[in-house]
Amino acid sequence: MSGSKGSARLSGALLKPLLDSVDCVLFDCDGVIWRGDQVIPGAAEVINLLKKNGKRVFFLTNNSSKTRRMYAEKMATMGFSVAPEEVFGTAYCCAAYLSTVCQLQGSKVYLLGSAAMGQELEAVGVRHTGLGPDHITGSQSDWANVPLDPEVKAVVVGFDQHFSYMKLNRAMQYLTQQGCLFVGTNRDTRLPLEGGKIVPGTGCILQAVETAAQRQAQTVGKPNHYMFDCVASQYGLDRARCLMVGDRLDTDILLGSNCGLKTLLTLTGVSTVADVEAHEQSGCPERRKMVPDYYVDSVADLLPALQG
Ligand SMILES: C[C@H](OP(=O)(O)O)C(=O)O
Ligand SMILES: [Mg+2]
Repeated sequence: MSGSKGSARLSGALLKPLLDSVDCVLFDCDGVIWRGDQVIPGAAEVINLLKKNGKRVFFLTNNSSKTRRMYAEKMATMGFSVAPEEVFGTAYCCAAYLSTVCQLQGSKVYLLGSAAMGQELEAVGVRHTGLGPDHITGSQSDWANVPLDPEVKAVVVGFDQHFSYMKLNRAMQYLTQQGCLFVGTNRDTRLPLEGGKIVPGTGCILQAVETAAQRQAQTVGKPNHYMFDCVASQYGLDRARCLMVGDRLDTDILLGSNCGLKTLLTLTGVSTVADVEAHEQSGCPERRKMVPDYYVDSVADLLPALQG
């Protein structure tokens, strides 16, 4: 798999030149530094040593279930201290996008998502409705005539553990309203958990709403460059000296390609070496953008290059 156009498997000392060539490392979370609540062995040591070696470290997760502060608290329990401002999750980035790009400060949105998304929206002055369980009631004609809040200017879709037919229906009814915006956090179809387990990801919920509404959402998460732009604009990063470390080719590695970053795939999450080879041999320019510069079995493979 090596070669000028191919992805190279790196290990041990070979990773040192790569790390020496960057000032900043951007880590994906699910499938790279943890799976669910189980930290990937070596992840905390790698992150602490990178910082000790003067590298800037940020976290870019498509997961919308936690606020920046909640993520910083989770990371502290795993042995690495991170400031909330170093974490860019889609709950925070989606709120930033709605308030600045969509200019919805003071406005209200219909939120299919988590309490964390609600907190990040409130933090930037965007009001919301729809959080929590929403069980079916009435008949089909009642569903088609659900009362809609006239103040709602957008439908926002993230991971919602209370997703239901009634929520799908309400979102659809709002999205048939003239001028109603449609924003999603991310399109990840699977969430990697402990012990190699997986559960349906936000992408499944978003695709259901898009199918019902017959509209495409604007997504904020990776591979959309908006998340990187959030970090770069706040910290003045040189994209040529940034390394994106991720487990998904169609989100993390594609974000890196889209933004001109160096890319490193870890094989502890969703994508596999076979996936890389398929894209590499596809001859399709779009698929080739999902071929990482390098790959390792796990983030722990970076340790020897940092302990020198
Ligand atoms: C899997 C993804 O999280 P990430 O891998 O971007 O941390 C998500 O939660 O949809
Ligand atoms: Mg991931």
